[in-house]
Amino acid sequence: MVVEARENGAGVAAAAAAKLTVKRGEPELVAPAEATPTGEKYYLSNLDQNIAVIVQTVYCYKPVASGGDAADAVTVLRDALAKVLVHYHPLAGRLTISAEMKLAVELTGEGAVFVAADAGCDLADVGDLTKPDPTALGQLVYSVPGAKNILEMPPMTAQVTRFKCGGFSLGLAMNHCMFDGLGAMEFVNSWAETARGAAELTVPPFLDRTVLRARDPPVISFEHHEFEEIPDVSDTAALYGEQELLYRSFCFDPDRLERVRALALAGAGAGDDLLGGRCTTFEALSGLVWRARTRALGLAPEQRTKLLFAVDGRRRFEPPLPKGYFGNGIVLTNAVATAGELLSSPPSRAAGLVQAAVRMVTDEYMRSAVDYFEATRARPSLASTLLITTWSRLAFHDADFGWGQPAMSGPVTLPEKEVILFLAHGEERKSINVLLGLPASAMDAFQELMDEI
Ligand SMILES: COc1cc(/C=C/C(=O)SCCNC(=O)CCNC(=O)[C@H](O)C(C)(C)COP(=O)(O)OP(=O)(O)OC[C@H]2O[C@@H](n3cnc4c(N)ncnc43)[C@H](O)[C@@H]2OP(=O)(O)O)ccc1O
Repeated sequence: MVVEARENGAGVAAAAAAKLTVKRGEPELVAPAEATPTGEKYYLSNLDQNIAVIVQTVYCYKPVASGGDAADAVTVLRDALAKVLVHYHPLAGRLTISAEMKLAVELTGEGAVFVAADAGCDLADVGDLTKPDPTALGQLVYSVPGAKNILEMPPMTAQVTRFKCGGFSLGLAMNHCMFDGLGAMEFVNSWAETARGAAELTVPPFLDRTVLRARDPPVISFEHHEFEEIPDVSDTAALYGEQELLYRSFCFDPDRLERVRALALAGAGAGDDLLGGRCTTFEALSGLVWRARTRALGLAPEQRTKLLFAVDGRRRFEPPLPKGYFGNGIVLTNAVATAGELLSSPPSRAAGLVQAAVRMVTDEYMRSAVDYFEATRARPSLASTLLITTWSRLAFHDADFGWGQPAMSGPVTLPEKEVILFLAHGEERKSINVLLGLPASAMDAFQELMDEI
């Protein structure tokens, strides 16, 4: 299946946006239900500093024949939020800059921002959450008006929107510096089980992020190309400037994923492809899309192109991070190749580079990345880069607040034009939806390459 949306509200996106009108009530502050530590600063690690962007997600719940209706959902979710914030109390604080000039949380205890809203349509009119549609879906998430930077935004806002059919949606805007995908999922699922009446959390958060403090003095033992600014010798800036950005989502069902893996393995071992005789779905699919995007954008053979992706470091740290680690336990890893190298070798080369990038992530690599930030305060560069973010194993679909699992859940938008998102899809969530944006002509070329699989 291919779905398409155009920026600036045209096409499918506009159809959904036109139907969806949302009236918000007054935002309120939901503070922790019990006293929590206040008056101090909460330490955020160097892994939290790198990715201080707001991630907006939406979860949609159909009306249920028995049990509470959407009006109850506002009360249930608001009360459960107050209770879960006792455990996750830094989310009730506000971002600030510490004496070491890093992001930290001022433990003010003032609360998360919560808004109840009403939609003038049925949930079915929201459309398809497998593609980003900021115009329509953005109405289901609350952004603080007039906030000029992340210091003026609360770490999280929640909007519960009641639909005419009796269903509701939960829209979240959460700062990535507070948690990564796994941490966010554990928070949402803790909130959901609290709403269902659980007295204790299955996975209580582990709050102390100082376990990821930098070494003194910092030791940089890797090249860390993630920070390298690669010149755009192919002038893709002109292409992006001239053409409309199209978003499409490409579904890979299990059969198609096996074909992608077989392609990656065909010819493996013949040359210097690094692939150790086997590869995972992620490695094969990432290699495929990196190559296809390189070809579709018409990159010059000498253009160096960088692939970045997050690796969950929780079990790779020595010792592993404690269960329930609240903050970012992910590290960006990278592979760099010229367009000519990627396109003139068999697909096994790209998959092999991805595999090598996964294997590079050891305890020493991650400590080196932490120390790199300590020494340089540099942020990863997206110049001439593809950033793959994989949510395919994040169990957001489990978030049951008492109304069953969400009928749909997903991101509101892709954060940057360089980002490709892998999302779980379909029966037993065994398919992967690849979501991306490209200039119109490049998207057509990318589409052709995907049609060949
Ligand atoms: C702030 O509010 C938010 C934030 C967010 C979202 C934020 C983010 O995006 S943070 C980044 C999220 N992504 C990750 O953390 C990536 C996690 N994945 C990894 O780290 C992977 O190891 C990898 C580096 C991507 C590589 O994956 P892969 O090559 O597949 O290797 P393995 O994972 O080792 O798997 C190999 C093999 O094992 C089997 N397997 C492993 N795990 C599972 C599983 N969970 N289920 C089933 N099977 C598994 C499997 O057989 C694999 O082999 P295949 O051949 O089948 O692939 C969002 C929302 C907010 O509000």
